[in-house]
This record gives sequence, structure tokens and C-alpha cells, in this order.
Amino acid sequence: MTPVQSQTIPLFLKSKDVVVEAITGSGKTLAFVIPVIEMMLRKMKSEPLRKNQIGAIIISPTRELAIQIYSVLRQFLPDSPTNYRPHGTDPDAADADANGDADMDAAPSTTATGASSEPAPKNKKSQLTHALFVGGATSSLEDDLAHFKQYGAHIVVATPGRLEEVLKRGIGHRTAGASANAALVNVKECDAVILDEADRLLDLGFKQALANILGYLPKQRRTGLFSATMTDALGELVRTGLRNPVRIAVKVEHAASGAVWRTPQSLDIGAVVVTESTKLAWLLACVRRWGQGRKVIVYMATCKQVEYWYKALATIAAAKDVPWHSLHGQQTAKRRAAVFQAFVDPSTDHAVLITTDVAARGLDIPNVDLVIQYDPPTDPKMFAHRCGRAGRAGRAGKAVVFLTENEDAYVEFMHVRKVNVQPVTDWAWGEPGTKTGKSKKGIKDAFAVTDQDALHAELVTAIQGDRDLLDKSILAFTSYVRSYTAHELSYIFQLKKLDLVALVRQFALVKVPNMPEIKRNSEVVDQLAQYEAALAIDASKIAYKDKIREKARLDRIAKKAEEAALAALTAAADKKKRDKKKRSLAEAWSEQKEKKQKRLERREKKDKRKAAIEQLKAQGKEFFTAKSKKLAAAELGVAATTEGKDAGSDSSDSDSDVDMADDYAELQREKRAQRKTKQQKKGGGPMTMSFDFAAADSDASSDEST
Ligand SMILES: Nc1ncnc2c1ncn2[C@@H]1O[C@H](COP(=O)(O)OP(=O)(O)OP(=O)(O)O)[C@@H](O)[C@H]1O
Repeated sequence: MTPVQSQTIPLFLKSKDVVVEAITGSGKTLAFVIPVIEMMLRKMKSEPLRKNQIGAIIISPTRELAIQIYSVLRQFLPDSPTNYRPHGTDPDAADADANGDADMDAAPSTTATGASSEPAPKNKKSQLTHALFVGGATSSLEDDLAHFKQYGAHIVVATPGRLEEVLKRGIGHRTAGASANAALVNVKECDAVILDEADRLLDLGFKQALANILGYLPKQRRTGLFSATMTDALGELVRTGLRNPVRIAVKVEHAASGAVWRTPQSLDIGAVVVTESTKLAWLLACVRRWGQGRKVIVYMATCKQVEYWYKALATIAAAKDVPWHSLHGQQTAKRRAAVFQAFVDPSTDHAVLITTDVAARGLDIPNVDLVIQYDPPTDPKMFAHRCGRAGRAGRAGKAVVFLTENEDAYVEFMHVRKVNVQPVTDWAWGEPGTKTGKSKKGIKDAFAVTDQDALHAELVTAIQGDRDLLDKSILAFTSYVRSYTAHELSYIFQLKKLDLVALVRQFALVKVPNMPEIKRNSEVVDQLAQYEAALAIDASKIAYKDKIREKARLDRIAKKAEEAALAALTAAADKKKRDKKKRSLAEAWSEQKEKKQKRLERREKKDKRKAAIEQLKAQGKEFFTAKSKKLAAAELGVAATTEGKDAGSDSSDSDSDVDMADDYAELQREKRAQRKTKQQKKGGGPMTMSFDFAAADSDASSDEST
């Protein structure tokens, strides 16, 4: 037994709750699988569980870890029927996990493959049964419930989302008035609950699901929490979900120094100081020197980087003979399963898997001897998990991380976290009899890479011949820059210290993306402009290798050009319209101005005439008709020259019309006055002077008012 097993198993069997923190690859899985089986076997002897009763539950944060644990369990209970169908056996399986279970990693277990093809054995009454409840591609909720109904599952391995659903549906499924025993799923006899990778369960947001699940289970149960890393956030879960737990921490005390580390002694963890422009050269050098004939895992920060480098490496002469594999969370479940199977294939010794943190935790992949962290993880907790894919169960292994000079404080930080990282300065690092630390000058010169310029040239040529690679290079670059800002240790990984120019060289970009992170530094902008000028490549001319895709691109360009031309025409027509409108508005305005001027002039004339009449009236002159007023005003030299048709060329027609109407009215009035005088004469009355002053006044005023 491993130390963690020898400490944990007896305690758990003595009905103690446990919180176990033990280094990667130390055998935690068996530390809980063995006591769980033992407890259930004892139970079956004393008081056998019924078919619908669950006796123990093991919860894992990801589907693939759950599958791995289930495969270990099945090795001890091979005769029980299983509901597990490996990825790929169901062509209609959905990639997305509709049940909220995390799909963080890639692989079906190497040992569980093929389970579906086995005929389901009949289970005896006293036989322990088991089932796997995970969301996504393996089986549907209905399938899981149907399997449970038919065979039962005394031990359940599950992810939180699907388990919560099974319990909700299964416990609630009973005929009205029936007892709990009649429910499809009965958890009253559940004696053991295991939370594997407990910190990850909380990281992935399963806190509520876990609370709900634990709420269904009896309080009198054993609970075990397992992980290689524990966080403060687990405190609450320990307080609410466990009763007086015993804490077990398995660390490593180095025989020579007496130092205590949280990483296995059989694992050499080293840091290589690189520059952004030499990283790729270092990767190839490390794979060649330390990874020959071995299984190697290379961790990168983003899925887009994995996609780009997987494709780009295939174009580099020095990397062509390496069997590269790529695995990330944006691939389909089927693809990930196929990649994983190819990588773990026991018939091949040498394979290199480029991946992300999806394959960082828990996965027990045989024969991985070298881990290369091309980029340090954004979550420092993942560092030890990534390293821990090598050097498992006492097997010798190497884990190397690339750090730039600006990032080398990471080594010290890891020491604080009890992760034993040492600077690497020699290709003989990790070989028996060699020591790590500062190297002599000669060794330092030998421990260097020199082929980065040649690699850059090769990559640029490859990109020029394949637009897909160009697209991938830009996406990889931008995703990496963005991921850099997501580092939890932002005081070590500072964007402003990231050498963007060297980074552009590393990715061999032939076109620098228009990113704010670049634009905000004018020096960087200048240097990258020089870089692009030196390359002198017109990226728009780079074609896709795929003819259909290239045709679609060219069609898109033509359509865009057409749309742009149409837009230009429309814009020109719009401008013409706008100009015309502006002109007509200006004309209307000048006409109005002219009319206003004339109105003012007319008023001025009338005011002068009125003043003249007033002046004459003041001198004692009387006016009986408007005409006589006008004449009098003319005599005074006021307005007469500007009145009527003779008034000058600037008199408008409307002015003369008004005057003519006035004259006509006056003529009519004079005629009326004469007729009246004649009638009075005929009547023979005394001749009196009579005049309608009111009419005359009103005429005058109406005249003035015009
Ligand atoms: N008692 C044992 N003797 C020999 N090998 C063992 C023993 N227990 C476990 N192993 C092997 O050790 C390897 C690592 O075990 P396991 O996967 O349980 O580690 P772990 O502690 O869960 O690691 P991680 O934290 O990375 O998930 C497995 O391949 C397992 O088969």
C-alpha cells in the first residue's frame, strides 16, 4: 500500500470522516475505492441492500475522471452489469453536456474501453452492483434511470449534475401513498460519500449541487474529501458536510535536505529561462533531448494555441518525425476520445500530446515521463497537477516549465507552495549523479537554443502557403495575450512586461493583429511595423489550401467590394441631393430677405407721409379725401416720387395694385360726394357744407394701415 492508502483505509473503515491531501500519483483513488467496496461487502453480509438502495456514492468533478474511477472500481466488481458506454460507441452522442456536468478533460479510461460490448451478466441477490452517472455522451438520464431500475447500483460513481438529477427523479418517483422503500431510488442506507478532487468540485461551481445531493443523504454516513491540493474554500464544505474529520496530509520529506515538499520525490521539476521568441526552439530541444522514446505532455495556455502549434509543427522539418497529438476542450467528445486512445496506445513508446488544463488533473496516463509547461497555468494550483501527470506511483519523471526572465519569481512562489521547482541550466538535468543550480559558462553555452530564426523562417513560409495557418496563428497569438491578463499571479505575469515583439516572432505572424494591447505602446507599434515591412508579405494574397474555402473567401471579397462600390454610389447620390436642398434653401432665404426689405421700405414711406400730413394738419390744412392728402404730401416732397407707377423701377406690382385700388376707392367716394351735393342742390335747401368726416377718417386710417 502507498502511504496515503495505509493511513486512510483503516480510518475510513473505522467510520471516521477524512480530509485527505496527498501528492499527485500517490494512489488516492484506491485509498477510497478499497474501503468503499469493503464497507459495502460487509453490509451485504449483515443486512443486504435491496436493488433500489444506494450504499455508497463517489463524486468526481469531471466526466472523464469519473469514468477513470469507475474503471478502477469495475476491476474489483467485474461481474456486475454496467451502464457505461465508452465515447464513440454512440454515434448520436451529444458533445455538449446538457446536465451541467463539467467536461474538462478528454479521455475515456484506458481500462474501461469496450465495456459496452460485454454481455451484461445476471446479478445475484447478494451481489454488489454499480453504475456510472455522468452527463453527456455516455448515456442519457432516462437510460441511467432505466438501468438503475433493472439492475440497481449499490455503489454509484458520478458527476454532480447528473447525480443530482438521478436522485431528484429517482427519489421522487413513487406511487401516491407508497413508502420511501417503494421509490425508484432509495438513499436511506447510503453509508459512504467520497468527494474526489474536492477543491475542483467547488472551483467548477458545484457548491449548490453538492449541497442538494448531501441534503438527500442520511446524516449518519462516512464522508471523505480527497485532493492533491486543498483550498480555504473547502472549509465550509468540511464544516457542513463532514463530522469531526481526521486530516491526512501526505507530503514528501527529502532524505538529503530534510525539506518537505508537496510533489513526488521521483519527479524532477525544473524551470528553463526562455525568451518569447525562443520558446518554440526550446520546446523542440526539450522534446528531442528529454522526450525521445517517451510519452510527453505539453501544456499550453489556450485551445487556440494548441490548434495552431499542432498544425504548425507538422510543417517544420525538425519536428516532422515527432508523433504529435492535440487535445483540448473545444474538440468534440468523439475526437478527444480518439486522440486520447492514440496517445495512450501501449504499442507506441513515443508520443507527444499538446493540450490545455483539460488534461491536467487526476488523469492517470501510463508511461508519461516528461511534462513540458510551455506556458505556466493561469491558476497556480494547476501547476502541481500538471507536473503530476509524470512521476506517478514512484516512477521517475521530469516536469519542466518555461519562464521568461520577467517571470522567474514563479520559482520562489512555488517554493512557498511547497512545490520543489529548481532552475535548469544543463541538458544533463535529472540524470543520475547531476546536480541542479548555477552552471559553469561552458555548460551554459551548450544549454541554449540557436535555431529560432530558422524556425521562424520555416513557419513564415508555411503560413504563406496556407491561409488556414495564418488564421490560426493570429487566433493563437491573440488568445495567448488575453490569457496572460488572466493570470492569478498578476504581480509576476504583467502584461506590460510581456515582450510583444518577441511574441509576434514566436508565432511567426505575417500580419500583426489590431489589438489594443499592442496599440497602447507606440514603441511596440513602430517595431512591429518594421517587422512587417521586413517581411514584406501581402497577407490578403495568401490563399486557403482548401479550394472550396478559398473560393468562398474570394467570393466574400468580391461581394464586399461590390457592396463598397454600391455604398460609394449611394453616398455620392445622397450628397448631390443634400447639396441641391442646401442651394434651394439658400435661394428661398434670399427671396424672403428681399420681400422683408421691401416691406420695410414701404413702411418707411408711409411713416414719412403720415408725418408730413400731421405737419400740414398742424399748420391748419384740412383734408377731405385721401387723394388730397397724398397730393399735399407730394407737394411737401414726401413720398410722392415713390408712389404709384411712377415711383421708380424698384416699385413692385403689388405696390402699384394697392395704390390703384386706393385711387379707385377715392374716385368712388368723390363721385358719391358730388352726387350728394347735386341732390341737395335739387332739394333747394340752404346750401350747407356737409361731409362724412367719419368716412374720411376711416378711409385715411385704412389707407395708412395698408
Ligand atoms: N498500492 C499501490 N501499488 C502500486 N501502484 C499503485 C498503488 N496504488 C495506486 N497505484 C498506482 O499509482 C498510480 C496513481 O494512482 P492514482 O491515480 O490513484 O493517484 P492520485 O493520487 O489519485 O493522483 P492524482 O492526484 O494525480 O489524481 C495509478 O497508476 C495506480 O494504479
